[in-house]
Amino acid sequence: MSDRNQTQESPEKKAAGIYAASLVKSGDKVGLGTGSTVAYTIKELGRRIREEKLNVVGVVTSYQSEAIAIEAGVPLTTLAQMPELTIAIDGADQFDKNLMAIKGGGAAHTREKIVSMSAKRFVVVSDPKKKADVLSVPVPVEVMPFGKELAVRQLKELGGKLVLRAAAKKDGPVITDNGNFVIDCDFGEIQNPKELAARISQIPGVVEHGLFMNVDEVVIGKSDGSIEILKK
Ligand SMILES: O=C[C@H](O)[C@H](O)[C@H](O)COP(=O)(O)O
Repeated sequence: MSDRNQTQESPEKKAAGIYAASLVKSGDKVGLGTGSTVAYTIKELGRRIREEKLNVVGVVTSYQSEAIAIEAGVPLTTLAQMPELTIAIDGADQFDKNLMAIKGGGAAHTREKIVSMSAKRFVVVSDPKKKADVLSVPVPVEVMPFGKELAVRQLKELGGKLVLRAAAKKDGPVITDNGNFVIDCDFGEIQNPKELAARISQIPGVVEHGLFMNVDEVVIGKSDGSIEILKK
């Protein structure tokens, strides 16, 4: 799971994030993910817009990425105006060799899934620690408050150990950018992520889960500034 309180620079995340910005071409409509890794991408896009006159528009996935994009000078649009994106770039909390990923450590996975699935190409940016043989970090599930009790019961029936995500500087639960709760569901080692994803999606009141099956490539940054690319 990513360290959300990380304030230090990460050379691995920086290498991945900056490389991913080089995949963007003039004219692209770019999905901008959320988190500390893609923050490097957004800032680098801002630099390219200023210095290279790159002509792009972004669609953000959270208030956080909106603020970073505005600060960086990346022009923004919406899916209502640009429903089909050229590329989406985002971080992840864990991924495996089949490029299945778990996202939502920042509670942004619902918008991230909508934006990434609106893009022709979905690139994940990561540090090496997030690669796993088998997915095993808790799966974030965004749930409508009205449906929490039923969702808890049914997620437990699927074998999850559940924690209602608590807010850091507010009493009570995290409230997502969409006004919902997040339940972190620990299923241990997930042998069949596709089946689990389908079963979670059937629960009434579940808005979206953090299992992603649409990653096209993962850019892994290394501490020496180099990168490795995994593709499907
Ligand atoms: O909800 C948040 C996202 O899915 C992030 O992309 C993910 O948690 C990775 O974040 P970071 O790049 O900060 O490790």
